Amino acid sequence: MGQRLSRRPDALRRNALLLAVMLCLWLYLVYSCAAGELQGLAPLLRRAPAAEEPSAAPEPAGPLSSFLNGAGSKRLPQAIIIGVKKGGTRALLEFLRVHPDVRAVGAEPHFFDRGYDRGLAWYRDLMPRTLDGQITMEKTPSYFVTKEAPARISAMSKGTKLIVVVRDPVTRAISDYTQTLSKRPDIPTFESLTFKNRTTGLIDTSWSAIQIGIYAKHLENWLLYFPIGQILFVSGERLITDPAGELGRVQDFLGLKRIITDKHFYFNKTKGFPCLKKAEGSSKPHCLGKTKGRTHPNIDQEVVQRLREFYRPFNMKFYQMTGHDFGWD
Ligand SMILES: Nc1ncnc2c1ncn2[C@@H]1O[C@H](COP(=O)(O)OS(=O)(=O)O)[C@@H](OP(=O)(O)O)[C@H]1O
Repeated sequence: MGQRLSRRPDALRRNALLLAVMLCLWLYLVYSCAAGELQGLAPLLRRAPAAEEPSAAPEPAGPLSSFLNGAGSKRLPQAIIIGVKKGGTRALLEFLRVHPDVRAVGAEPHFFDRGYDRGLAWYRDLMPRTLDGQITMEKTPSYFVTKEAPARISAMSKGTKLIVVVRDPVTRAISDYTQTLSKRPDIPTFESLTFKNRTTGLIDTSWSAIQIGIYAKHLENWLLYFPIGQILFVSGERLITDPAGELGRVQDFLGLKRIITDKHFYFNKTKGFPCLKKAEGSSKPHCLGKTKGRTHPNIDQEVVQRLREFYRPFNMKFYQMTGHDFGWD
């Protein structure tokens, strides 16, 4: 009896030790996973793919994901997709997020245009946590045409890498108009908004749908603060016809291993666009939503022609500045 009693503390101690070892092992597993060492568990760390027009609120994460995402730290973005509106910026960001070394905010932060007064700490807090070696990114297409944006981004970091997805300015203008029309069906026709005076053929350059497409003019503003080599121009057209090719250029520019390749895409005939075979953090195919790849209204071909003439000299200047012919004519 006395012997049994004296053995009990030993058993207790052994059990406690066993429990401690198991706890340590569990913590080690969690840490290894967070550090990206256990590739198979890595998807648990990642958030669900962003909704196609995400709200400004951070995306919800499961309890395990939230816990694991506690690893790493929030950093200001090292690379930003600054434009252009309706260029294909959402497609580019969604494709890039497949890369294990890219972490991006799903929503458009609009910090350097509308939210600058909130300060850099607010902006940093919007960012996802990243581990060493991962790149933090965001996309806000309106930055490209915001006068103050280049100086503000340069003040954050002169080394920020900038990406601009550009698209034929005429198609871009029609896409922009189609978006507005979907929200306000009673707006005037594209044709009437295009001209200041239809008889003289004078284009209304104060209409934002037209203004945004004068890429050369906006680019001049960026070149006051950033060397051209720090800006990558992605072709919105090629992003549709050869997404892997454009993603290859982007990965090189960001100094990333070329992980996103042809294998990641398939062409969805119903959607009429390339889609991901597996979205980030999921094993399911993923196409962008209904607001990406809308059917455009038919526009009077004479007006389209007039717009082509209008944009031609600006396009030529843009090709010269970027050293790249985008073939829009
Ligand atoms: N893979 C894929 N799937 C769907 N859509 C694609 C894709 N790649 C590029 N695009 C083109 O992206 C256009 C929308 O551009 P943005 O995402 O930059 O628009 S926005 O500024 O964020 O509103 C959108 O314009 P519209 O066709 O006018 O809707 C598409 O043409």
